[in-house]
Amino acid sequence: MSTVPSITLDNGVEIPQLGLGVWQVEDAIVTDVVASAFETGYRHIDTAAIYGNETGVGKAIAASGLPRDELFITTKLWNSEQGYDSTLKAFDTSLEKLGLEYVDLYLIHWQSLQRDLYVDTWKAFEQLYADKRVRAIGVSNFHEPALRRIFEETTIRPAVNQIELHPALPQDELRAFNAENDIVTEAWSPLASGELLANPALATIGAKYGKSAAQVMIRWHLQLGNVVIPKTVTPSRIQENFEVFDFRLDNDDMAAIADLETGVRTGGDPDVFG
Ligand SMILES: NC(=O)C1=CN([C@@H]2O[C@H](COP(=O)(O)OP(=O)(O)OC[C@H]3O[C@@H](n4cnc5c(N)ncnc54)[C@H](OP(=O)(O)O)[C@@H]3O)[C@@H](O)[C@H]2O)C=CC1
Ligand SMILES: O=C1CO[C@H](CO)[C@@H](O)[C@@H]1O
Repeated sequence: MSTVPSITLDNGVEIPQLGLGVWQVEDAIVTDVVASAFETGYRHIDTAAIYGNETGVGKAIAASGLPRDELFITTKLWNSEQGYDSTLKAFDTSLEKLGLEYVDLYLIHWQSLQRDLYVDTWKAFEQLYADKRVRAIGVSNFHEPALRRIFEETTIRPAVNQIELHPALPQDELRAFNAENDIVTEAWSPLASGELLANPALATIGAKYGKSAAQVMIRWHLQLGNVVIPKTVTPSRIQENFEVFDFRLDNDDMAAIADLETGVRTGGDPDVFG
């Protein structure tokens, strides 16, 4: 079984660089999917309150028998719950559904500019961190101006910014800004939600190593230093997406993948959505 490398967050907490995303995995089946991932060797699961499957994820954790400190569990605060008090309440609900005493990473799901509550929300995150109910706090779908406001008006900097990122949307500028500020970049929809799986350039690169387009994309993320959380409900793909530690893309491969940039998003634009 491969050992997944980890990245050290700015507070010293280690995050496994590869995890399983569980958006659009129904609560009724997520328990089996997460169990299959644990069996394969995954220890990092990315869920969110809005995914409606924290209960099922919690069941898989409880049934796994794995030591809690070997797992890395992320969940996220949904937009409608932003604000200081509602954040603390929503966190309690997530923790109860997951059946956990703490989560490893709690994220503000979207900057939600229209609500303009993210600074108050972040202060509640700081409280949860001080109370040791989360090992690390971060954001998702935040652009530079909102990050700068957090830096200026609060005490703790986000450890992670989880953003849409894949070969069509490599996010070079935001990745660089994150890195300059010791924020780890986590890639959501790392396979472009499935849209790049039939890309011929990725297939050609994969053929050199006996790997699939999905494996090439996951490897690209790992080599860029992203945390990557591909989603699949299919056991053979759970395994396939884990077999990415026995090859290395060369500079020509990385350049060919850089050519796939189109700037097209599969999800919402953080400056508009949320
Ligand atoms: N913070 C945020 O706002 C967001 C966070 N996310 C997070 O990112 C995770 C991943 O993003 P997501 O949008 O789900 O999409 P991904 O980019 O991970 O792609 C998932 C799709 O690719 C398919 N797939 C996965 N592996 C393979 C493979 N080896 N071969 C062929 N097909 C494959 C899956 O099919 P199948 O399942 O049928 O096997 C599914 O259709 C989410 O689950 C969630 O945790 C996602 C969106 C927004
Ligand atoms: O993580 C995500 C997937 O689900 C949500 C919608 O239901 C998205 O908004 C979000 O970005």
